[in-house]
Amino acid sequence: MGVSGSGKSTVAMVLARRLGIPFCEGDDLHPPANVAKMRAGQPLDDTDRAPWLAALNDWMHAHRDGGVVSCSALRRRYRDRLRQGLEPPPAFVLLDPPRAVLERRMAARREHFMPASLLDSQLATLELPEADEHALRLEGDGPAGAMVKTTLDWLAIG
Ligand SMILES: Nc1ncnc2c1ncn2[C@@H]1O[C@H](COP(=O)(O)OP(=O)(O)OP(=O)(O)O)[C@@H](O)[C@H]1O
Ligand SMILES: O=C(O)[C@H](O)[C@@H](O)[C@H](O)[C@H](O)CO
Repeated sequence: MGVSGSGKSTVAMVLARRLGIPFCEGDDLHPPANVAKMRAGQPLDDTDRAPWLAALNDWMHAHRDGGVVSCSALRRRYRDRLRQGLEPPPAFVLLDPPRAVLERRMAARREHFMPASLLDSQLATLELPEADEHALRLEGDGPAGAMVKTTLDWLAIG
């Protein structure tokens, strides 16, 4: 989890490969209208995100044996939706690089639908995981491999 440009896809993909389990790129499950809205520079709202979170929760139910999902999961209520019906609940890893790093990464991307102008709303929407959530917060600006190692150690399955 994390705002746009935080490195979710990069880290999640490496983590899934290391664990030999399926990876779901959360962005691929957005309804086309959501992608169009972001491309037009408009932030998504709770209503826009509802069908997307439902689809991700479906994927997680279908991969109860193990899977890794990249999803912004910015608000507590979104994470509650993602956890719905899953026991044990999924672990979350927040990638939280400094703003300057996010800006640099977003500015460097050419082919991506997400404009850098949406970074403010992404950061304003982010609610940090609370104590009762099974969540790890990483600075998010080191090498992806090191973050995967820290995650595996935290999960105690490395
Ligand atoms: N640890 C890292 N160190 C340096 N660059 C990184 C790192 N992680 C990701 N990047 C680069 O930053 C950009 C954003 O990464 P990535 O697509 O993984 O983020 P994301 O959170 O999935 O973003 P979005 O949700 O907007 O697609 C990419 O160009 C990627 O190559
Ligand atoms: O909840 C959201 O606003 C969205 O998921 C965004 O975070 C983007 O999909 C993603 O980060 C791609 O840039």
